[in-house]
Amino acid sequence: MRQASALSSVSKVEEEFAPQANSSYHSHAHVQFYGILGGFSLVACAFICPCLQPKRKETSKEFEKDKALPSNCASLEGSSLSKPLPGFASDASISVLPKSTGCMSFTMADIARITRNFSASNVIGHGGFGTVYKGNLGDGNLVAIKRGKKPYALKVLQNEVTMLSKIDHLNLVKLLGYLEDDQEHILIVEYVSNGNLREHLDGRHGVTLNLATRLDIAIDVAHALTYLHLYAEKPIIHRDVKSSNILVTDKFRAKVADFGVSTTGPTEVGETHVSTLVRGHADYVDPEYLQTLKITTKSDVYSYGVLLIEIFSGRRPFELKRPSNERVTIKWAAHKIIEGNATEILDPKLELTPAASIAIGRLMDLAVQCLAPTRKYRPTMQEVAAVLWDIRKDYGNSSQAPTPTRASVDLLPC
Ligand SMILES: Nc1ncnc2c1ncn2[C@@H]1O[C@H](COP(=O)(O)OP(=O)(O)OP(=O)(O)O)[C@@H](O)[C@H]1O
Repeated sequence: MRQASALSSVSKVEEEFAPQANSSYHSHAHVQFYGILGGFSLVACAFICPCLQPKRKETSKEFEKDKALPSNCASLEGSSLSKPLPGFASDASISVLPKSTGCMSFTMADIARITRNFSASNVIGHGGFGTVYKGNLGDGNLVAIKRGKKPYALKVLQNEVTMLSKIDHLNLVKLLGYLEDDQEHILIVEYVSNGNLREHLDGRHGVTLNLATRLDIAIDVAHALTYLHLYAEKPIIHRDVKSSNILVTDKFRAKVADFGVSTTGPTEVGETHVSTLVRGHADYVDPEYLQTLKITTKSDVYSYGVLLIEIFSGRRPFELKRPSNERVTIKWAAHKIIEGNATEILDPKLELTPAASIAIGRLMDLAVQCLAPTRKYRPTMQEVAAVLWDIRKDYGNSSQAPTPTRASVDLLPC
């Protein structure tokens, strides 16, 4: 029963995304499923380097007014703001960050003060770039300070500055400033107050995200990526879409962060960006990129497919402690869909109501499309967002999904 639904929805999605190809969808759908399994083997074997709308449409929920600083703000004393960034490839070059009114100016002494001398109690996270601190400007405004490790940090900082300075979207973390000299590589970005998505899926903030909220978050991320792919000055490929890079606001909406490995590039095969180093997280990486070292915006779509399954199953893309046939979450989910048991993918923390059952079937069909091993069969992020809106609308109309209330603002111990 569920299989029929999953497959027929796959067909519907295919018709929407590729109107010419419809008659052979059954075999095509299976090719896609098996492709996911095959594609994953490639991912698993590969060596991985560690590492919208034009404007957001009105949504049913209002975004919070974060205690954020003015946007597009970037000016730091002692930095090379007005000079071209050193060591930059021409396709990623900018010479000056936008000069907008209300820009903040910081010195290293300011940064030390607002982070209480990089105090351990101000640490909010660690990543490939370095350590992230909460900074209190003293007037009630908070910022996130990303202090880079050397020597990796310089290139990442320059890339993140270049990318973030080009963009302005509600669902993307804003750059407020940076500092780069011989000693320090520091980014000052909008502070997003409610942890990252992975922490929420793990229940580390004391609340379970309900299905409606997960849908809203999925839509926010789809809008952010659509904006990057279609509406930024030049198409931007994020290249590191993963749950720890999705930050959650107090109103449980999402902002995509971390542009350290992003690149400007083409949207479609035929005008691809060639990268000699594989970037991004192994669990989310596009198998076609691994094979060809060429990326397009469809590489983000693949990562988004992995993320979609993660959001609604609650499982990490790879879970070592599971039985061997369940360790690779997209593979486990693909089997469930083929067997007609897509509803079993739903996070057990969520109630399987009739509305949830329909929604999860449609969501998994969409994920399968995003995970097509061949790029041309993947939808664009704009198409993904449109399908998600439909699912959200139908689910919203048929359920009385409560909004999560935060039991605690502090992280529970891991
Ligand atoms: N602007 C921000 N506001 C609030 N918290 C943030 C912000 N940026 C990052 N964090 C927190 O710090 C953590 C580390 O962030 P960072 O971007 O350095 O690394 P990452 O994305 O987790 O890993 P990697 O850099 O290896 O991809 C994030 O997962 C998040 O919890």
